[in-house]
Amino acid sequence: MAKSIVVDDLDLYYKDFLAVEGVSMTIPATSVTALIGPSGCGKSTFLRSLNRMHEVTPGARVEGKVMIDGQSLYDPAVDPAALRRQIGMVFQRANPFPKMSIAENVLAGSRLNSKRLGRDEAEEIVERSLRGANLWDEVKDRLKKPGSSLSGGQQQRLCIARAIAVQPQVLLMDEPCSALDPISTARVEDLIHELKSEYTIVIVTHNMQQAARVSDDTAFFNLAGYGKPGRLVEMNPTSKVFSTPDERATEDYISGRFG
Ligand SMILES: Nc1ncnc2c1ncn2[C@@H]1O[C@H](COP(=O)(O)OP(=O)(O)OP(=O)(O)O)[C@@H](O)[C@H]1O
Repeated sequence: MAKSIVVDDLDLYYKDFLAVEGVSMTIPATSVTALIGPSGCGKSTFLRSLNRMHEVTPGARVEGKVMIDGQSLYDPAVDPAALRRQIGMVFQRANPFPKMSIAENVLAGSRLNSKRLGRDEAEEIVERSLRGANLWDEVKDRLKKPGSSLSGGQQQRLCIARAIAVQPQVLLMDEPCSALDPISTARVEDLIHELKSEYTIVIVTHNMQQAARVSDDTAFFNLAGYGKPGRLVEMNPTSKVFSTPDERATEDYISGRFG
C-alpha cells in the first residue's frame, strides 16, 4: 500500500562534507513528487536517503528524521536491507541482471524477500508486474530470453516491473528517462501516471517539461555555491511552481536563467 513520507530537518553528509542541509517536506501518498534543481544540489543524495541507500556509501551519514506513515526509517530497530526491498528504486541506466531471463529479472526481488515461490505464484507475479509496467504484450512470448536482449526502453520498463513486483510502498526514480529516446520516455511517463494510483513516487529529473508533465508536486533544490550544501528552496503543487513560484530562485531556474 502506498505511504506518505514526512522528512524533518534532514542533513546528509559524505564524511565531513554536508551535501544536503535542513530538508523538511511532506510527500503525499499516491502522488508523484518531482525533485528538480541544478547539478550537485543533492537531489540524488536526498532520494537515496529515502530508502537508506545513502548510508551504503562509506562515511556517509544522516541526521534528522524520515518517517514513512509514522514509522521512523532510521529507527535502530529497522533492518535497512529489508527496508530497501520495500522501497523500489529505478536508476538512470536500466540495470537488468544481464544473464537472468526476463521472468527471472522480475522475480529477483520476490525471491530475495520470501520463501520459495510456487510456479503458479511466480507466473502470477511475472504477468502482473509486466502488465503493470506496460511491457507484457511485448515480451510475453519470450519470457525466458535474457533481460539484456531487450531495447533500452524495454529494459527500463523491465526494471520498473522488477521494482513493483514486490509491491513496494514507495517507488524512487533517479532520472529514469535520461538514457531513453522520446518514444520510450513517453511510455515511461505514461506508466508513471498509471502507477501513481497505487504507489508514492518520487522522481529526480533534469527535464523541466517532464517534471511538469508527470508530477503533482515539485520540490526545487538549490545550493548557494560550490562546496555549500544543497537546500530545499520550495515545494509546491507543480502547476504553481511552473506558473507562480513563491521564490525568485525557483523562477530563475525554471526559466533557464541558471542551472
Ligand atoms: N559518493 C560521494 N562522495 C562524496 N561526495 C559525493 C558523493 N556523491 C555525491 N557527492 C557530492 O554531494 C553533492 C550532491 O550530489 P548529488 O549527486 O546528490 O547531486 P544531484 O543534485 O543529484 O546532481 P546531478 O543533477 O548532477 O545528478 C555534490 O557536491 C556531490 O559532489
